[in-house]
Amino acid sequence: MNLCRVFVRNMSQGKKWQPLKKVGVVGVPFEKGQKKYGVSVAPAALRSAGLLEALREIDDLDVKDYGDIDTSSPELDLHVKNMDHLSMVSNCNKRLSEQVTQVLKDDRIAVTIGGDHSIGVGTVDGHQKVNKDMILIWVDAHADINTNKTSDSGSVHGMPVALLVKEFSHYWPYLPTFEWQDLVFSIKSLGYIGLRSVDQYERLAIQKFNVPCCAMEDIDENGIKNSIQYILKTLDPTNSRPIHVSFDIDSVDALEAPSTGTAVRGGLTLREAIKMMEIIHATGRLRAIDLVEINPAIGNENDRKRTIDAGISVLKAALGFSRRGTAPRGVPDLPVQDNTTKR
Ligand SMILES: NC(=[NH2+])NCCC[C@H](N)C(=O)O
Repeated sequence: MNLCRVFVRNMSQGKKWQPLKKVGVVGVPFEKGQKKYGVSVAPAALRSAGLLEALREIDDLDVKDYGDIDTSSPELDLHVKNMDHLSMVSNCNKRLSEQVTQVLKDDRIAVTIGGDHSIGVGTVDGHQKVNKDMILIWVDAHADINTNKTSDSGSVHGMPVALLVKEFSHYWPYLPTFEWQDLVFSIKSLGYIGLRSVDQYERLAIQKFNVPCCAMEDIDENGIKNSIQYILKTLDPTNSRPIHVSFDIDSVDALEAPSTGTAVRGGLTLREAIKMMEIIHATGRLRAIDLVEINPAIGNENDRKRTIDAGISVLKAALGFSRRGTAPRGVPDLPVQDNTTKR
């Protein structure tokens, strides 16, 4: 083979991405972004279900636990109109952003376990400070792009995307305590997977900014592989940008992940979620992943266990676990059993 040609090809492809073999786990026991009790116990529940051990079983993966974020708030709890617990959300996200930045500077993939989805503000802010060119894949039944003027619930877990993107800055009133946030992330770097419960104004926002989006009907139509590849290619045609996945467990069908606060039926199968994560892992560009909205206080013991198992399986797939193990790809030649011979 002409080595020179190989060399030139590699050069022209630019930086060669390899999956990072080191991760840092950050827990965020925070639930003030929504109204139900229980999401804040998810980090403890995931840890006691063996999350860290499960990740450590992945070949060569170096797993460091950075512990939990302090979610307390020094000042009086502020509520801006139709926006609950503003200062608590803000303080928690400020600390989380700093921690995620630190994990990435330690050259580890930031694995954040929530907590409700309002914590996506801190994880993306922290990631963006290190990888300015990151793309964000929001995997969710909901678009979470309401402002306090369009939200029906007043819950901030339905607003993190609108808080993050710079194109929305003038849709917000002054938000006291949020001064720490670097408003630099562009909606042009955002894509959605799994949508099936999108509010009226959210739909308009997605259309106005032409956000690439694979709702459940698109996934039915095209399959999960084509869907995630479409999002990745649209956001980053040259395959050269770091990836942040913000994974809401309610993207998965309520039959497979029932313990969550705003479940919507007709979601991703667990296999689809795992397949999507395997594809993202294979890019070598995953640098941060959030797992949010597991609520162990919802449902019975079986629901709780199933939901936590689903969450752990998704993270494992994103970080390189393969059911294939080291076996060769494809269907192996199984020994043919001879049923005709009498023993
Ligand atoms: N991350 C979530 N579970 N979000 C649910 C949001 C539900 C609804 N769209 C709202 O704004 O209140």
